Amino acid sequence: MNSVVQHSISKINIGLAILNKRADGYHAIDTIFQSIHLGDTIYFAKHHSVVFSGIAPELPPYMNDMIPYDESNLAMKALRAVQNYTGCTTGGAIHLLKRVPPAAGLGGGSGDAAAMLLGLNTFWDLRLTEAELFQLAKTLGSDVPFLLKGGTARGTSRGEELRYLPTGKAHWLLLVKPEISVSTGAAYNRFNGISAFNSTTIDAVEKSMNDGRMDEAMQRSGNTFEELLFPNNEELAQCKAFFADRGHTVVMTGSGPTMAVYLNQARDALDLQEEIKAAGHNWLSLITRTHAKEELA
Ligand SMILES: C[C@](O)(CO)[C@H](O)COP(=O)(O)OP(=O)(O)OC[C@H]1O[C@@H](n2ccc(N)nc2=O)[C@H](O)[C@@H]1O
Ligand SMILES: Nc1ncnc2c1ncn2[C@@H]1O[C@H](COP(=O)(O)OP(=O)(O)OP(=O)(O)O)[C@@H](O)[C@H]1O
Repeated sequence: MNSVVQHSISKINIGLAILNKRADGYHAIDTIFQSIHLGDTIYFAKHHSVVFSGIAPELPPYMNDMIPYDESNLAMKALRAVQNYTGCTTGGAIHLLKRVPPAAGLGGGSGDAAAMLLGLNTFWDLRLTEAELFQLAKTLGSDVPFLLKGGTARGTSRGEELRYLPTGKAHWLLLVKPEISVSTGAAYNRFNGISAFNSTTIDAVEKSMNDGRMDEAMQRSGNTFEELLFPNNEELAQCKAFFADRGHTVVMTGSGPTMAVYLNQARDALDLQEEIKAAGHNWLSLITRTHAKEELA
């Protein structure tokens, strides 16, 4: 192919129970993944060697400073994994346009890794099967397998074991990220074996999702990371309460700190953005939508 454009997706977790710490250092979790439209774009163009660059013009400077456009970028790690697996020596000028806030609990870097796998498969005409892509994805991170396809799925083990659920209609969300960035590893390390949430919590979420009631699913959910992070981050609890106090259903996604606020209609987001501004909070907010069944590949 002369050129390829590959869009990535990101996710929210509707409920996340950390169950226990495993012998390999990872944590066994139980979660419901829901993919959302917010995503990055990777551009591939012919070039004699591999060159990689990136840019994030829509993100604030402090977030830009966090994103490396070098070998440590998860997208580049995905490219190296593909080269190792296939032995492919073709080049490419690859450019990553970032829109997903980093270290936000949205699986931004993981989505780029998944998009790199998919994009290279087309660009280099590798003909890797879905199973091969899934295996490669697993080696890159716990969230990467889900972000290959998206939709709605229950994730267990370290999050890579997926049972797909029916995806319903699209729902509008306002994603709100306080200026706190959370390292996933450090957040997991706070777990001391105790949580109010377990697989029964996630069973209830799954039931509501299967009934097509995402609002109810969010209300029934719980996230162990809220228990781990809120006591030391007053602003996080404050951020969640800001929306709950206004009658909105809100959950923290992944290891945080982003809050996903359920909206009955898209224009409610504009009112909320005005209120955030009026209250003097420097929270980044982005309007997005969950994927609907017919929008999935
Ligand atoms: C918080 C979530 O985003 C929820 O979907 C994921 O569990 C995190 O997935 P991820 O960012 O793809 O995580 P990885 O790149 O696999 O691991 C990052 C760090 O989190 C820890 N980690 C991750 C997943 C997991 N189930 N248990 C863990 O303890 C790992 O030890 C590692 O230090
Ligand atoms: N392509 C990438 N995009 C963003 N950050 C990246 C990327 N590659 C590596 N990183 C590094 O990974 C860190 C975590 O960013 P990422 O967006 O993956 O977090 P996250 O959305 O919280 O992930 P998760 O929800 O999977 O835990 C960043 O602070 C950055 O240093």
